[in-house]
Amino acid sequence: MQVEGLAIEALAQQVPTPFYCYSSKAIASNYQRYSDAFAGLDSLICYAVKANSNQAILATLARLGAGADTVSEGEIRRALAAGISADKIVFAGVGKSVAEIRYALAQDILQFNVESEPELMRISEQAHSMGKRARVSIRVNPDVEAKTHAKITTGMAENKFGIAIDLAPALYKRAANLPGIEVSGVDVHIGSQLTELTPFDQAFSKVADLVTSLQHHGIDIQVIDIGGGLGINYGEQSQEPDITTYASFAKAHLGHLGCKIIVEPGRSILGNAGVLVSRVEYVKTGQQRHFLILDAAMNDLIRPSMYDAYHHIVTVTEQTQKVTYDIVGPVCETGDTFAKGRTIGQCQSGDLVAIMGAGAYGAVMASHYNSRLNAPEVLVKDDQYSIIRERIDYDTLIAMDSLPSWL
Ligand SMILES: Cc1ncc(COP(=O)(O)O)c(C=O)c1O
Ligand SMILES: N[C@@H](CCCC[NH3+])C(=O)O
Repeated sequence: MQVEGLAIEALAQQVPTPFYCYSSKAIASNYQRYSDAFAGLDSLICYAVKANSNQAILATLARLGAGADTVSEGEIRRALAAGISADKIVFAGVGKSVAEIRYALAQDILQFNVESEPELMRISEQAHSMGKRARVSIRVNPDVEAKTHAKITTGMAENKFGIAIDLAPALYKRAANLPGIEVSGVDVHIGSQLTELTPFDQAFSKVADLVTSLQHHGIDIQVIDIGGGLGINYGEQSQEPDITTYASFAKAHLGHLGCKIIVEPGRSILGNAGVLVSRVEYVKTGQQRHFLILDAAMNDLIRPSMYDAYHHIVTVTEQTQKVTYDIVGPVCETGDTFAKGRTIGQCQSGDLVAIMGAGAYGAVMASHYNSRLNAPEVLVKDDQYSIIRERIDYDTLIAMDSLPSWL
């Protein structure tokens, strides 16, 4: 198995497993698919930093021209540090603190995606006190069923995100008269890992109606941020959701409104550009099943434990003999399971496996649970590689804590 010009087997002789490995070429080509699909619209691709916020990844995307969708001061700082200019940074999130708002205002970011009325008031007060005007888009919740996992659905009435689309006109009217506020657009994001495209169609149609009505009432809407959420094929479907169809919905509903379109993809840029490489520690034959016990665990990649997410898992060297295993990690939780009853090539202790589709929401969601060291991250370009995040050592791990004076 190769990542660009490098054999994983050879890489694993240099970098101890488990480690994340990303392909620069795959990231660039996924980004290019967005540029191509949205060509013809005045658009900006603001990569969702939360999917993978490594500086090297952000710098790769910055050089391709990407902006950034952020949800915290930390993400804004990461984006700026990687060379994404403030005028390409949007800031969403339901709990923006005063300090975060002031930081974003001081940097003069492109816009705030506002998620509630109290947040709008807070931004107004802070901007006014700093002698600034905050550009805002209100994130509307269109109440459409995203048909994805309940934990990553964001655009239904019961979800904490955005404000009900029916209440938006009144809030826009209010926003237009607030000090320190410049209404710039409308924002929508209905969820993540959407593999059916009709929910986007429905949401964009509702947003188009809203924008038309706001413009009719004299509110100057210049930007429509359509969020992210396009799903990827983790290996259990026959095909990937079609990005051209997705973009065609945006064009059909929103193209004639004279607005700049912002799109915030995360997973669909990074997801299939990365794998988690792991070594088999033990093959254990239990009473009822065979277990493949890896050196990677839920603390490295939590998606299977958290969402019962499917990730394709393959042996790095092709094996003709197939065996059905429960593929698990060493953490002391039954939920530390990557796959149950999965048939893959026969393995022995020391063999390498690759957990596919791990480039997004992998390393960023990792923890040190069970006092495990982090899986390092490696970026490949052609036949070169670079360790873009090191594995810390045990002394550093322990030194993160400090003792109170009374001990
Ligand atoms: C506001 C916002 N924008 C963009 C994204 C990126 O989503 P995805 O990685 O599914 O493209 C998310 C995550 O769901 C989000 O919350
Ligand atoms: N972390 C989630 C997606 C949440 C997207 C962020 N709004 C995942 O791994 O699929």
